[in-house]
Amino acid sequence: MRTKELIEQIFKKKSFLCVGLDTDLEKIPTYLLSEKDPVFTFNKAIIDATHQYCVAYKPNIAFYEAMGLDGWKALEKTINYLHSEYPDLYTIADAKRGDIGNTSRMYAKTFLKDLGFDSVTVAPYMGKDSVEPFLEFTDKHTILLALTSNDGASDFQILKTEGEELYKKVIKTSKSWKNSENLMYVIGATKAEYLSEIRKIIPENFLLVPGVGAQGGSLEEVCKYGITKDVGLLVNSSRKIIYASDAPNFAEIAAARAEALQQQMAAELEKLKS
Ligand SMILES: O=c1ccn([C@@H]2O[C@H](COP(=O)(O)O)[C@@H](O)[C@H]2O)c(=O)[nH]1
Repeated sequence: MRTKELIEQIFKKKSFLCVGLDTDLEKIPTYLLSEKDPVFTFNKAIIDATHQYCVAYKPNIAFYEAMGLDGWKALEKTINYLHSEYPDLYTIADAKRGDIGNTSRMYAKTFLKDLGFDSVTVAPYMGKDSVEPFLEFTDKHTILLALTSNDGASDFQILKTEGEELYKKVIKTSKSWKNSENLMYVIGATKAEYLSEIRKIIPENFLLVPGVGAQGGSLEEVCKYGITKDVGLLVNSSRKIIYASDAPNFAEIAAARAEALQQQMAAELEKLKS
């Protein structure tokens, strides 16, 4: 899905919520474990219950890889289900890849072509030639880790190099890369105070903002400093939504959590009109 269609979906659904599918066999309702494919069964229930409140889903690939072949099969079934049942929803492979060019080409093929995700998260630290193979998919987005939500972001990302924080250098340099209009950037919700500075450098690119919910980031703060006239935000919440309950009606309770966030987002979108 291209940026224009994503923006249309956001205004149509009055939501810029991304639901994270960090599906963990130790956290899903135990009664599902007797199912043939518990991961897909769980994902399908969450998707069917929450799709009206969100515009995107973000499976975190680590959770699927950790289950071996069964995990990859469940991931493939989940993305195929999204494509067939809900083709208007945007999909993000949260894979955090990036390597020398020929290896990145394989990662890009896996997530953007074979599995057909709309976007993939990429670590920028190996530089231009490690990101270019992803950017060659011009109908997709490459989402660069810029300023992450974790405490360790301060180890490198906000360190000054030549008078400027490293994350800013990453963002500024990436703007010169071919097809950079297809870049989005990960900025943690826990780092909302940096958003006005970031918006000066990238006033238009979409930001993927994780960290609302379980990590304590504030949706209000993110919108205050990061929203643009075209919204420019996909705000992710994973555990707070998908593990809201382990009762048989877990999906319904997850949907209520998603709806509460969507309502807050609708109010933020309303403010854009004034
Ligand atoms: O800076 C980052 C980059 C990625 N993530 C990922 O987003 C979700 C957040 O999950 P919650 O349960 O809502 O905390 C998870 O998949 C992370 O790997 C991030 O949190 N921060």
